[in-house]
Amino acid sequence: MFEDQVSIYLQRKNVTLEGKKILVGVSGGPDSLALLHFLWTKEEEWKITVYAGHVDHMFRGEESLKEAEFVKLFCEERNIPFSWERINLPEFIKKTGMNSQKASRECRYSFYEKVMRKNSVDYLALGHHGDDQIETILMRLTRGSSGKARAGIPFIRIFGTGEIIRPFLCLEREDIEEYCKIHNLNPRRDPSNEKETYSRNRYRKHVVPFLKKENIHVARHFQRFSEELADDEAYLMKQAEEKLSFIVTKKRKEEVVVDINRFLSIAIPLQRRCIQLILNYLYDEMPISLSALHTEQMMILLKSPHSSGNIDLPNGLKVKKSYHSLHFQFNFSPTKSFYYELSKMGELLLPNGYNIKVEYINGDHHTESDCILLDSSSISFPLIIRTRRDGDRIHLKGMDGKKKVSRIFIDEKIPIQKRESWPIITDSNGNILWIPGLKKSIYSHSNTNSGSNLLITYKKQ
Ligand SMILES: Nc1ncnc2c1ncn2[C@@H]1O[C@H](COP(=O)(O)OP(=O)(O)OP(=O)(O)O)[C@@H](O)[C@H]1O
Repeated sequence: MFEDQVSIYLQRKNVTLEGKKILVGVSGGPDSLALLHFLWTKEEEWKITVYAGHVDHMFRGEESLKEAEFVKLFCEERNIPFSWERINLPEFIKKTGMNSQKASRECRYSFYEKVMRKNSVDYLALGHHGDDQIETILMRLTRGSSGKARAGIPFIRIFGTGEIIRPFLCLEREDIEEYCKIHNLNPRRDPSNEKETYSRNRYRKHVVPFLKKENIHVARHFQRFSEELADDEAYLMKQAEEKLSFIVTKKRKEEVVVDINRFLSIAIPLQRRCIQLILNYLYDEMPISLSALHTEQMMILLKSPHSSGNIDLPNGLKVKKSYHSLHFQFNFSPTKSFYYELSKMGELLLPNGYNIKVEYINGDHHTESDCILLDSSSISFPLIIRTRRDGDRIHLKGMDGKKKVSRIFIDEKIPIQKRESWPIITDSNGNILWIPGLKKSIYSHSNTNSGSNLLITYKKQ
């Protein structure tokens, strides 16, 4: 029954796994463990190769390490290639300012991507199921999400060297628990799943059981709703994209201007989506969560009989109405940028509250991420400590050629406000020596140098 349901679901979704390499993201909990076990039992019949990947977020100390060891053993017993990574999540959260859920997700996905690339994996399979779908849709609607976010968890999406699939979306939590029991899987139980401080757990405990009592097919209905909404959304977004060049009169990196009369001449569902497309473009890869409320505010402004008005959006994006135009523009505070010169040893307190200390030392020093060791004889003074500029590039250690600093900020998930005040240290010729806390350049020494070295430290005051 269980097996048939999954096979039929995959067929209906036009996904053929034959001959494919599949990486399963395994937490050690019932859903992903059942998924790993299920796909492993299908290896021969479906001609697939299964890999397992686990991330230890180091959040619950020894407990999380035990989970990793449990998954490792489970894989060893079945000859499933296993990859894992320990990630210092508290450290990552401190650096990015993300909340813990988002941070652990970011870390997991970058790990999956690495493993997929290493093994040329076609599919990343995750253990989300029908109950997760109900919870996600309801949570997002309640929170005021817009666009395709309301369709919940997609069955398939492009990711890494292939695609993410969720073969268990057609199942319910009870089906999976039953499967674990039949196959004696003894999954690990995450105690945080019980905590009512997490909103998902409240939906799981109070809302989903109520809906299931109202209608035993609720999960199937939510899944169908999700798929139909995702299709409608994709179609409307495409239509909106085609209208965009008609309504936008100016489009630059940090500025967009809309012709209001043209905007109002298109269908309302496309108007909303055009606003979304413009915001996506402007916010680019910034970690911003916009709600349907923001779009609604803009719709009101556009339709109002007043010839002017303003809206302030996250990260300093200003929307200004002026007669027949609507201007979207970022308004970064100029006080955030800085420029200092340090001609010799000394200390400097930066506007972001961090302290830069430059000193000479002789011989060894163990370098952490908050300090760098440079060969003082090959550095031209004064050192310059400044905020980023367009076109900044750094020659990273162990890399051919230079990498754009703006790309590093994106890859490291540094929020846009922090990027504006993040220090960059260069020599007097403009060579970037260090992006403190993020990346060291080829000018950095390893720790066993004799002679006169320059040690720069970057620490919170
Ligand atoms: N630490 C982890 N390492 C690797 N993959 C993970 C990890 N945590 C979660 N995943 C993957 O992401 C999916 C969804 O994560 P979520 O935290 O919602 O899990 P869950 O509902 O508790 O499921 P499970 O019963 O598998 O723990 C999991 O089913 C699994 O495929």
